[in-house]
Parts: sequence; structure tokens; C-alpha cells
Amino acid sequence: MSFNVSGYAPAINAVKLSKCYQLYQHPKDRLKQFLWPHKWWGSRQYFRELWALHAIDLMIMPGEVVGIVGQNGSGKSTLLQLVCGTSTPTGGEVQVNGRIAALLELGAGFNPEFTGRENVLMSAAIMGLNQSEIADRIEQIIDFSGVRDFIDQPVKTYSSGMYVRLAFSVAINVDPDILIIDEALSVGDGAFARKSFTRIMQMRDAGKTILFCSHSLFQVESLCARAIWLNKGRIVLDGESAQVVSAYQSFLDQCATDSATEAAFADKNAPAQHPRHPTGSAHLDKVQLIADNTDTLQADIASGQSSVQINVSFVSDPALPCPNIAMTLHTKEGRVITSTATWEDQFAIQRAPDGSGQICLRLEQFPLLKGEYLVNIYLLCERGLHLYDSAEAIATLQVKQAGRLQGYFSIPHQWENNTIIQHD
Ligand SMILES: Nc1ncnc2c1ncn2[C@@H]1O[C@H](COP(=O)(O)OP(=O)(O)OP(=O)(O)O)[C@@H](O)[C@H]1O
Repeated sequence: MSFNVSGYAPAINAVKLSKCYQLYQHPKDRLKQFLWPHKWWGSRQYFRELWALHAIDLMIMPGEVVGIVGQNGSGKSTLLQLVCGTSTPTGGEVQVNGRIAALLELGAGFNPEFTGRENVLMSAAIMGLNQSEIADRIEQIIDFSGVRDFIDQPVKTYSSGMYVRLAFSVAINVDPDILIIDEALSVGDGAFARKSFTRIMQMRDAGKTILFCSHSLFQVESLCARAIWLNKGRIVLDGESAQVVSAYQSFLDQCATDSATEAAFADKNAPAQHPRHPTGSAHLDKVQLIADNTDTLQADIASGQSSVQINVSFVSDPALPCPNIAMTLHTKEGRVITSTATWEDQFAIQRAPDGSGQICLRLEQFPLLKGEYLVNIYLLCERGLHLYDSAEAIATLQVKQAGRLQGYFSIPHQWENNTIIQHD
């Protein structure tokens, strides 16, 4: 086991970690490769090589919360699978120090023929719990999952939601030292998603090591102090999450401008593809836009003059803390121009005893320059981390301007004359 200069053993230490997948065009090519594995005279290689990871060096210390970002196919899941030991490296090695629990493809480790209870026992044992630890925790795992009534049925009879709940419940109730999360935070339905998210936050606060892979840059930046940007199986940047997310965002903007891959757009929650995602125990009820006293979701705006008012109504479980609201303005290509959020402004939303609330966001002398902008509204938890609901591209602002200024917005400014004029 290696130690870094601080004297602590790393929680995860990958050295020159590589993974190559062999891609076969036809199933029979796999058999041919098996029968004639070596390049005999006249024989050939029946597969194509795909290097998903190229010699990655990565050291993660205990207690670090690290986000992994990158486009589809950049190697994120492959890296997580190698760390978890569900896949073997083609080159290099990875050492893991501590009990690991993984939320990879949820429920992927379950045997469909086994009952929920049998799968829990098996998964907990695989995650390293001994028999008495499993006996101590099984009730807690079943309770947390909320599928007690079906726990003795084979999981092949479960709905996908029930499957996910049970898998999630095992992973976050086995008291791991290292938690690996692959794009799983929005999983499950309302109350369960929130409960899971809260548990993950508790683990973070308790100093567990977390490796978190997500396309939600907002969540990566909110949860993780450090982030790693992977591209084509290589680490492009490893550092403070705000800095990494910002560099990756610029890269995605460039991809969008170059009308590059759909993947880039998926990363940026392109409005047309992502209408509404009610995922929590609170949801948006209504979004209304009033521009210069006209109630419209397709507004004509005069740059620097119009006043825009966005009214948002929501409904929430009154037993939960009051949610937060955020708004982003972005271009059709997905470039976020600006955003605002109640928690950033320390604005305390007031809601009725039944959990419903209405707030109004006012934008006076609308500062954006000419162009078409889309409005996204988000409803998030009290910490501004867990997303309950979103209304994406809910309104369009067509901004016109009088002069010829270029760019996205008018920066607050003043001109001054500093020439000293000598009067004879
Ligand atoms: N089991 C596999 N067999 C063959 N190729 C694979 C396999 N798993 C992944 N790949 C390929 O390896 C590359 C990296 O995939 P990986 O799933 O690690 O990327 P990712 O960054 O997690 O993508 P996403 O964001 O879409 O989940 C991709 O080109 C993918 O097609």
C-alpha cells in the first residue's frame, strides 16, 4: 500500500490505470477469436480495440468528495467500475482502502430470480458485511427501501422504481468508507429521492470518501470540493470543482457553438429535450412571465428598458423545510448567460401552512443585449442542492436593442474624462 506525503493511505489510488474493450462486429467473431487467439500464420484479429481509459493516475484521500465530469463515452463509468472491482483493468492498477459501496447502474448486481431479501443478503455480503452486521441492518435496509410488502417476492416481479429503491437502500445503509455514485442522485420518486440525497449528504458530512459522477454540473459543484474532467479516457483537468466545472462548461459551450455532438447538448440540459422533471416531494405549479405589463411566455423585450416579472407558484410537503427557487437565462444553444437563486440572495421564501407558495422575481431595465433567451425555473431543496422539479425553456425572451453594442449584456459602467486640459 502506498502513502502520500501526509502519511495517510489514500482511499483510492489508481496508477497508470487503463481499460481496453474488445469490440466484435459479429458474435461469431468472438468464437473465432477464442478458437484462434494468437496471430497464427494466416489468422487475424477478430475484434476492434476501444481504449476507454488511457493510463489514468488518480489519488483520492480519505474524506475527499470528488466529482467526475465528462461527455458521454468519456470513460467515467469505466473508471468507477474499475475502482469498484466490477471490471478488471487492461493495464495499471487501482488500490482501494476501505469498505466500498457503489450506486452504479442501480440494481445491476441483483439476481432477478432471487427475492428482495435474498438479494439484500447477497449484496450486503459482497459489500463486505459479516453475518452479524447483516442481521443488524437488514430491517433498517428494508424499512428505508419502502418495499417491505414485496421483500419476499422475486425481484423480477418488481417495478423499476422498487428495484432502484432496494439497491439504493443497500448501498447507503452498509456504512461504507467509500461511496461511489454513478448518476444516481435523481433516482427514485419524490420522497425517496430526497431521503437518499439527505443520507448521502450525511455521509459527506461524516467524512466519508465519495466519488460522484454526474452530468449535472450544478450538483457536482455543489457537492464536491474537487472535480476531475475526463475526455476520451484521459484526465483533462483535476482540481477545485468550481474551476474544473467552469473549464468543462466552456468546452461544452464550444461544442454547442460548433454544433457538435448531441452529447454536449444532453450535458447542458437542452430545453427542447428536457421539458419537466418532477422528482421530489415538491413541485412547480405555475410559472407566469409578465413583460411590460403583458402576460406572455413569448415576450418582446426592449434591452435596458423593459421590466420583466416572473411569478412562480409551487406546492411542497409542509413537513419538509421550505424549498428554494432558481432561474437561469440561456441561449438556444444552451449557453447559460446568467442565473439567480433565492439561497444565493438569502431570500427567505414564505409559504402557506399547506406547503404552497408564490414568489415573484423582478428584473428591471432588462440588461441583456439583443438575442433570444430562454428561461428555466428550478425548485430545489432548502440547501439548494437536491432538485425537486424544473420547468425548462418555459418562456422565451426576444430582446431588441437600439444601438450596436455587442455581447450578451450591458455591464454597469461609467465613463470619465481624465484629460488635463491646460488653459493658457
Ligand atoms: N462493456 C463495454 N463493452 C464495450 N465498450 C464499452 C463497454 N463499456 C463502455 N464501453 C465504451 O467505452 C467508452 C467509455 O464508456 P463509459 O461508459 O465509461 O463512458 P461514460 O463517460 O460513463 O459515458 P456516459 O456519460 O454515457 O455514461 C465508450 O466508448 C463506451 O462505448
